Amino acid sequence: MKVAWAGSREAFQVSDRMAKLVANDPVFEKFSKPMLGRKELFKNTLRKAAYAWKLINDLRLTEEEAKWLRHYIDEPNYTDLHWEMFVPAIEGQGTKEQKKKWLPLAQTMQIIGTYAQTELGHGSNVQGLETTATFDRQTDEFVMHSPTLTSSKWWPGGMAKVATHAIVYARLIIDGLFHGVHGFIVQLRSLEDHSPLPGLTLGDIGMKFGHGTYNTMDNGVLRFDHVRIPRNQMLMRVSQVTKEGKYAQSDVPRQLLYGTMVSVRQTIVADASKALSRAVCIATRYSVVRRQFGSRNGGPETQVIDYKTQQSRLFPLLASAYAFRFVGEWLKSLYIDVKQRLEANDFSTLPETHACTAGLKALTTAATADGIEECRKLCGGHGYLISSGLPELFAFYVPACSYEGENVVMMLQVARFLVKTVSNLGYKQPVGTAAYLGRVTPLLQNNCAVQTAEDWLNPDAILEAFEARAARMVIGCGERLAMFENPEEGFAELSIDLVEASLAHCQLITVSVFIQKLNHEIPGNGVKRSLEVLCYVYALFLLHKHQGDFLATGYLTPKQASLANEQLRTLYSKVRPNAIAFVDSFNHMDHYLCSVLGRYDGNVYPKLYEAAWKDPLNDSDIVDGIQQYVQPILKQKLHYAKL
Ligand SMILES: CCC/C=C/C(=O)SCCNC(=O)CCNC(=O)[C@H](O)C(C)(C)COP(=O)([O-])OP(=O)([O-])OC[C@H]1O[C@@H](n2cnc3c(N)ncnc32)[C@H](O)[C@@H]1OP(=O)([O-])[O-]
Ligand SMILES: Cc1cc2nc3c(=O)[nH]c(=O)nc-3n(C[C@H](O)[C@H](O)[C@H](O)COP(=O)(O)OP(=O)(O)OC[C@H]3O[C@@H](n4cnc5c(N)ncnc54)[C@H](O)[C@@H]3O)c2cc1C
Repeated sequence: MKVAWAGSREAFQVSDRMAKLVANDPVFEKFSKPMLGRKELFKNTLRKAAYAWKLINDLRLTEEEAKWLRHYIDEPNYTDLHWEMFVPAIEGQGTKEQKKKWLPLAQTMQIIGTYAQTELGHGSNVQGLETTATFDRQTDEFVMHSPTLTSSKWWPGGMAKVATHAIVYARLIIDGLFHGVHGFIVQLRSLEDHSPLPGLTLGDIGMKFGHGTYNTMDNGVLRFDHVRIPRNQMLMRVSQVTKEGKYAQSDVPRQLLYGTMVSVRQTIVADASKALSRAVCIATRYSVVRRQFGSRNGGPETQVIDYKTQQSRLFPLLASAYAFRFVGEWLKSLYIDVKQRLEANDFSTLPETHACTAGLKALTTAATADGIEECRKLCGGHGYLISSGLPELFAFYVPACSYEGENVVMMLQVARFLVKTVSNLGYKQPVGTAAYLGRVTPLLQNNCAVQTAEDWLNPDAILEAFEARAARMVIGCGERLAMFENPEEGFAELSIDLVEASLAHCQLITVSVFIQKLNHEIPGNGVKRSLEVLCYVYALFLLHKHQGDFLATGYLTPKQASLANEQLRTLYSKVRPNAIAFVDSFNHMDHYLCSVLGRYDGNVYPKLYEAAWKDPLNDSDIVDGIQQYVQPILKQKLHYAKL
């Protein structure tokens, strides 16, 4: 199962080696993080990042190994933006010459980059950005300027204190004419003494949610006061500006300007399973240790995992972790394919890849953030302790619902893709993830054939149910949209339904990828049978949760919906004996989990007790402030005391 989770034996070995390397090195200790102040926390992260870079070089780690190493260090820091956004932006949007100049510098970290797109006033609406890049023909330069307070760059990770360079998105202006938003490579700091270059105001935007997690990152604010950069620092694969000030567009579609976001959204989907599996591992192990009620004749109480209600909250999350792992793997291969095509100037699959990355990013991050919080509740009161590992994990994870495309905004992008696909149905056969929309007639006419709970244990029945629900919702939206004279007004008016239809489409993708995975790629029959159970749990849980959709579209009868729920209950009993094996298969080390409740050895209570004593408040019996503020209250006799 560990191999099935990792994707291959080799992938397992690489991640396992890196997990152990991090767990066994005292430099990467992280239990004390929540006790550190902001400055110490930040410096501590800089120290770890420097040490990690040394390890990467000394041990000559491959790119894949380096990624896992950074992942297991488990602290957001400037290198995330450098490797995940700055380098891909140059790779995707730079010309050959630009790549030749900048990539070697970035790949050897002689420069450190960030991605400065979002501003105080605009994040989702990229075309609304206000920073200007005005071409000056006399000097062959662009003048970067922040004309308003709301044009201040706001959020870029690593920018406040570390990054030496940034890809800055700004409105290109030539001779007073606006030519859209473009990316520019801008040096921010001196490579000698790290001080901000003249004309730049740089700072940190302040503390963020959850003390010890995202505050390791220096998210920054940046303002330009007429800062000049050479013309050749505009990323010019998509559009070019000549030294005469002529603006030209190549054959490459403008949408490629958004290409870096496609790349990162794909990695965010892959990462969702890591975060969710971590929470599920903690909650499952603890649910086996924890006992409440049910003792008879002095015997042991019931393990809370044996309560059906606990199973109905926990096991769908376990199944979702596996579903997200497989859909992340699938999306990665889709992305690798599109990347190769884009390099060869084939842009045909970009719209579908954009819809898949945007939609699956929204689906997986929302479910993971909610799932982590549910796992915290599944651990009862102890889940609220920092030492459970869950509050910090939630605080670290939850911004994924906002960054890299706010989730609702992303679902609306999927909706645009679906509406376009439906309106083209007469003359363009949909392919890939939208292929089912090419079979609308049977999907709209045929209803579900399930007659018994057992009938739901059939991938074809499940797939058809999800296809019919999505097709009916998408077509329904298309029909209602057609009634509006102005399509944009219609889109705005129907946006709630459109987001729901997009979610149905994305859930169909996750369910069908899980089923495909079982059909083709699982080593070993025992593993395959166990994963089949999880696949059914995932699908039938979604069906139960969204049964309103399945019923309202008329595909299911209430009886069939209740049979699905009956089957789901039976499936929970099949998951129970393997629950611990399923979570052990994630291969998460105790160091990575950073949770007393999720310890591999189950030794929860003594370690919880021990952890409490490490709190600084327990350094002495009488702490600072008691004499000054509490003792006087005890000693004074005030009038009010009689009341
Ligand atoms: C990890 C932690 C660090 C975090 C970092 C960050 O957060 S960094 C900051 C992260 N910030 C964000 O994530 C900001 C989120 N906001 C956005 O991405 C955009 O502003 C927008 C997509 C919402 C709207 O765009 P818009 O105003 O231009 O309007 P429009 O909807 O009309 O689209 C026009 C056309 O482009 C197409 N297309 C769109 N995107 C893509 C794409 N990625 N690829 C390919 N294509 C794409 C779209 O399909 C349409 O095609 P059509 O129909 O003409 O053939
Ligand atoms: C931890 C963190 C790290 C970040 N790192 C970076 C970084 O490195 N570089 C960078 O450039 N940016 C970064 N960002 C910024 C991030 O990308 C944006 O915050 C994100 O894209 C969301 O945009 P917004 O803040 O403008 O949200 P808004 O768009 O203002 O969202 C507010 C609300 O409005 C709704 N809404 C907006 N538009 C629509 C619409 N058209 N229809 C319906 N509803 C709508 C949204 O659904 C949401 O509910 C980071 C953010 C965070 C939290």
